[in-house]
Amino acid sequence: MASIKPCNRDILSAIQHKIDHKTKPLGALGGLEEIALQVALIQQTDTPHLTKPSMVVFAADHGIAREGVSAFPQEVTVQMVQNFLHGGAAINVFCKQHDIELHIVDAGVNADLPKYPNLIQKPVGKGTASFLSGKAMSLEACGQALKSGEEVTLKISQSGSNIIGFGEMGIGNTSSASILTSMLCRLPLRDCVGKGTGLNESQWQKKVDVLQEALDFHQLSPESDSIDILTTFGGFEIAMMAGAMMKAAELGMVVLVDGFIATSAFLVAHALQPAILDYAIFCHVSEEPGHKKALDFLKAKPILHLNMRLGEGTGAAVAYPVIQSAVNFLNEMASFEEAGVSEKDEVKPV
Ligand SMILES: Cc1cc2ncn([C@H]3O[C@H](COP(=O)(O)O)[C@@H](O)[C@H]3O)c2cc1C
Ligand SMILES: O=C(O)c1cccnc1
Repeated sequence: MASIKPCNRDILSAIQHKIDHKTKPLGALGGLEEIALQVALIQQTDTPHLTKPSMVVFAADHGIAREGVSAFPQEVTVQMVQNFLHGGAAINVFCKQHDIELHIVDAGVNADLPKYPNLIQKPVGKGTASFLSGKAMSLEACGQALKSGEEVTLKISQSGSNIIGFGEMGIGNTSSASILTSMLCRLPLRDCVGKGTGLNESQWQKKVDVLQEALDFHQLSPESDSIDILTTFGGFEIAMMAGAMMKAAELGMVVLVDGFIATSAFLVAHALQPAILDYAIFCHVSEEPGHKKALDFLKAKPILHLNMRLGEGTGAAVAYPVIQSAVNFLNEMASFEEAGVSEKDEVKPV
């Protein structure tokens, strides 16, 4: 498994000095300053650059989808994968807009997909088992998913990308994310269950009941091994995303975390390798109530608050230009010295 080192902070004060001496009042670029500092620390330079931004959407099916926990049937997963491959989904639009290279990974959808140029085929199975009455996947399948995720990231990194976003598609996967969030953040289940693709109140209550039944059946606790929690309640795309995220951090890439489901994969990665936090930028806060709680647990400050609840990596793609702006001001904005004004004499507050 990947081994992630915390970012070396020896150059932190030099980067902070560079940020503080730009031609602006101290701290006036707010969150952009924090992002610039973080990217500079990840790349260990005061002139960071973003190269070949990439997005990986991991898709897989979920046995739990057959228990009435989603507003949509399982078949929508493969239909959306085809939509991604034909360029018609929201994530296609935003990646195209920002020149982000989009890769789709079959992590285990319930169909045989033909070859496509941007389809990476790494299926672990034809969907997980329902975790209502058994584990979602075997330990071997989980290991295979984690390893495949690492391979996907390694290949993308070798193509010259140093910033990578993670998204997903899998009908029923907010159910996995809810339980993972509840367990890994030690929160009551109800607080982590949302309406997913659009359940009404009674359907939401049924989702809570099904997930509680699964929790009661398995009798795991937050102290349980995180791999055990992942194999029991996870999905192939969630496990693969966790492996891919860990590898990205190990390689010193900037990791863009999308919404509720991507964050649940991040929680698994974080439980295994806490230093991954140094490499992660949390791109938005989803409407799913468990997402805000997971971000609070991680003490993460998301960039965007747009009430989105789609997944696919859309929040990460939409946030990308903000990160680019952070890097650009650090590289291109003049300092007081360069602008020929003395900070002390002329631009001090009166
Ligand atoms: C057309 C369509 C496109 C999507 N794109 C992402 N999701 C999102 O919704 C699903 C999770 O919600 P739940 O747990 O309620 O099934 C995931 O596939 C997620 O990526 C979609 C869902 C639908 C229906
Ligand atoms: O935030 C997400 O990732 C999300 C929310 C609802 C449905 N699908 C994904």
